[in-house]
Amino acid sequence: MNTQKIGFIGLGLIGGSIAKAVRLYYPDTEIVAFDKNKETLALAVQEETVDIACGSIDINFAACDYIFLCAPISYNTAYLKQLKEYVHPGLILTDVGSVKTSIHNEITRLGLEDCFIGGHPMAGSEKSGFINSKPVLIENAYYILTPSVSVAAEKLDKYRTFVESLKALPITLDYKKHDYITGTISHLPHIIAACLVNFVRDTDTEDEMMKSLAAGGFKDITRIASSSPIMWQQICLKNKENISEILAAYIKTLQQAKATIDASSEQKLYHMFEASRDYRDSMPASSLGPIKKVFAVYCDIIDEAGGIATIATILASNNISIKNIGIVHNREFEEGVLRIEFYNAQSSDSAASLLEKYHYIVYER
Ligand SMILES: NC(=O)c1ccc[n+]([C@@H]2O[C@H](COP(=O)([O-])OP(=O)(O)OC[C@H]3O[C@@H](n4cnc5c(N)ncnc54)[C@H](O)[C@@H]3O)[C@@H](O)[C@H]2O)c1
Ligand SMILES: O=C(O)C(=O)C[C@]1(C(=O)O)C=C[C@@H](O)C=C1
Repeated sequence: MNTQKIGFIGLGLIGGSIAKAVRLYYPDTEIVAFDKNKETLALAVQEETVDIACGSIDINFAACDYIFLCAPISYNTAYLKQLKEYVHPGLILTDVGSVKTSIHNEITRLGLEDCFIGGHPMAGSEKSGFINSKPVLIENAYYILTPSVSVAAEKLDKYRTFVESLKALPITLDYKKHDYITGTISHLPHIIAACLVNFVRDTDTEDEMMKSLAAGGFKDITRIASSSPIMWQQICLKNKENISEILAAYIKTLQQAKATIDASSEQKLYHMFEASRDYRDSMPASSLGPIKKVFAVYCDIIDEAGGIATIATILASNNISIKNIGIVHNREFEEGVLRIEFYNAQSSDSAASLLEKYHYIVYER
């Protein structure tokens, strides 16, 4: 593809990851970026992800092939007016916001439908900022596209092809349907996680035993409670109607669960957990689906200084990138093992063979 120039407004976790993927797959692309954080821009230029760092939305955004709005949702919408003067017939204007109706409404108000295709990579992290961005973040993740009604079919095809070339999986949805679906599978879980963590904080014993003893189950379901407060504040404000309805229906489900427990209804209790297990297990296990597979190996490590560094060096010198590394203790590995997480199955398999070659005991899970 002959992409010449791409603009980014907001260069955090998502903007930074897309910019890095563009740099990886299209090294000659001219990348222009504006972020309110000057240190972010300086780092992005220093790392050669960005060619031109802008102090505002200025003339550097003229003649872009794509402009990606990647700031918190309400800023993306607010910047559209300023961007209008840099719109030209060939431009694909897009965003990465987690809610789509508000930006589509503003696009219609400003008469920008011909160039706007909303975007939303279904990938992310509880960590934010350019510092945590990586080109592989969107790899194998669904990338939802919500085209405006009057956008040309060729533009949508071009954008789909571009998303595919960045190794993500484009899928087209109506923007209202998008907000209803993400309200349930993304926004509701974040609200539940935040409320659950706050509930533990508020009801903990004086000696904070809940905080100390919280184990795998609690940590699995609350990882996302560490996400960016500004991002989630804005999502709740912008998808208010859907979230409110979904929460009301979910509260009913919780009340039913309470009634089943209060009634000591053995059969209903069994069915509740059986049904959830069966449905959860039927969800795609590979990363080609809404739930990303974790690629990890577990390895016995000699209890001596430098043990982890030795393993990290073996992997790095064989070009295997580590996503996460740490000692875990659980019922299966009471003594503790080193858990190493990778970005994909290939790295995980290569690492397992390599470590075995170096006589480490490796467990694949
Ligand atoms: N984090 C996720 O999991 C995730 C996933 C998909 C989509 N999104 C969407 O992506 C967007 C960005 O989220 P993120 O996770 O990258 O957040 P982030 O906090 O990592 O990055 C946001 C960036 O925008 C910059 N910024 C903030 N206000 C600005 C302003 N007024 N003008 C210019 N720059 C500004 C910040 O300095 C930061 O670099 C949001 O709209 C969010 O809904 C997030
Ligand atoms: O993996 C995570 O940490 C995320 O929360 C990612 C996640 C989600 O799945 O809810 C968060 C918000 C987005 O708009 C898209 C993806």
